[in-house]
Amino acid sequence: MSSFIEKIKERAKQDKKTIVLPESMDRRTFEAAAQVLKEDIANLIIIGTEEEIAKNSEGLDISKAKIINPFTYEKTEDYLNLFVELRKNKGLTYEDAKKTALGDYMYYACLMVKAGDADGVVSGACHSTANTLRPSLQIIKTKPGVKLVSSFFVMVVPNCEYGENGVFVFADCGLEQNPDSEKLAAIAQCAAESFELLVEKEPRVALLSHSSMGSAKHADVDKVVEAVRIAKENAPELKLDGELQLDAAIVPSVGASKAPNSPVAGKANVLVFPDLDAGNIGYKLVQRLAKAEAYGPVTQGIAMPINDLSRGCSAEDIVGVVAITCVQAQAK
Ligand SMILES: CC(C)(COP(=O)(O)OP(=O)(O)OC[C@H]1O[C@@H](n2cnc3c(N)ncnc32)[C@H](O)[C@@H]1OP(=O)(O)O)[C@@H](O)C(=O)NCCC(=O)NCCS
Ligand SMILES: CC(=O)OP(=O)(O)O
Repeated sequence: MSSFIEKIKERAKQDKKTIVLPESMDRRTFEAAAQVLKEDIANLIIIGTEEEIAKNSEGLDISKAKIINPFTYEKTEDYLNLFVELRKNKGLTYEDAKKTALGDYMYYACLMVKAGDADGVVSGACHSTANTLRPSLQIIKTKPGVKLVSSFFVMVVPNCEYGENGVFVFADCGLEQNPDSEKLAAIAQCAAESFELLVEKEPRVALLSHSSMGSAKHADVDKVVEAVRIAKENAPELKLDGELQLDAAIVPSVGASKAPNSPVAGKANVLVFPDLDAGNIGYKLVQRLAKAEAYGPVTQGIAMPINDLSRGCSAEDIVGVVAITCVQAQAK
């Protein structure tokens, strides 16, 4: 376990938050829950029926978790009414709300957070990102002043001198499929804030491309160049630059040769990918080939922390994302 995640766990313990785990159909949820409770990182609510809980938690101590059966819980009616109220402009009926929230615990979990009964949600070990994040986009929405929810991974690369001693934020690797320049600029600014909150160091943001400072010509490059312009205009105080190839962004000698005047080249610790193909493939390459810890997709720009996981995650990854969710909730 890296010192990054140990520090995050310590921060989570200082002001304990309540996190909902809706995936009672997956054994890893309970393995993670037992660990979170043993280490006293967070208060946990697990959503599920008695059968689901019993089947998947056998042999694990989750006695300190609050178990909520949505079919019998006394507040379910309030949550359903809240759902109807929030989505009335979309024509959501009570019957549809009931079917949706009881048929998909992610909706139920988001409603609990929206109602103020929990501080965050972690899910996605056995649900796709689209199905995990759609309920949060519909119910929790963006935080004030932010137009876009996006996502990032905290990557902790072992034996790595690049980034912040091997710690990076990679964005967006989970949500926005083909961001235009304006969205890319927003992702970069949010990623810088996420880095500052979680890593507690100054972010140095590189907007990645297959080109460094004009070395290639293509509309895809132009998109990144324009994103850099917008981000610099919106946040002139940020250390942010591009367009940069990955080696120019993180390797000091290559940065000095390909982008000699850049304040970020060779030193970037926040990597912003031009689209979701690059971001998702990029994080999985680093996770699997460099054996990096990969925590996410963590959301940014959302009003309350509702975070996703890869279906390839381990129970330990879930524990890490729960701790990160607590630290985000402390900052709300
Ligand atoms: C997350 C995702 C499902 C949302 O798109 P969608 O299902 O088509 O959702 P919609 O466009 O119908 O939007 C649903 C709601 O979310 C909102 N929304 C969608 N994307 C948003 C964003 N990035 N930020 C803020 N709100 C957003 C919409 O405005 C809409 O709100 P409304 O229903 O209140 O009007 C989609 O972006 C997606 O599939 N992303 C890729 C996920 C993925 O497969 N990742 C790879 C593995 S990690
Ligand atoms: C983040 C991600 O790629 O999720 P999954 O592996 O579940 O598709």
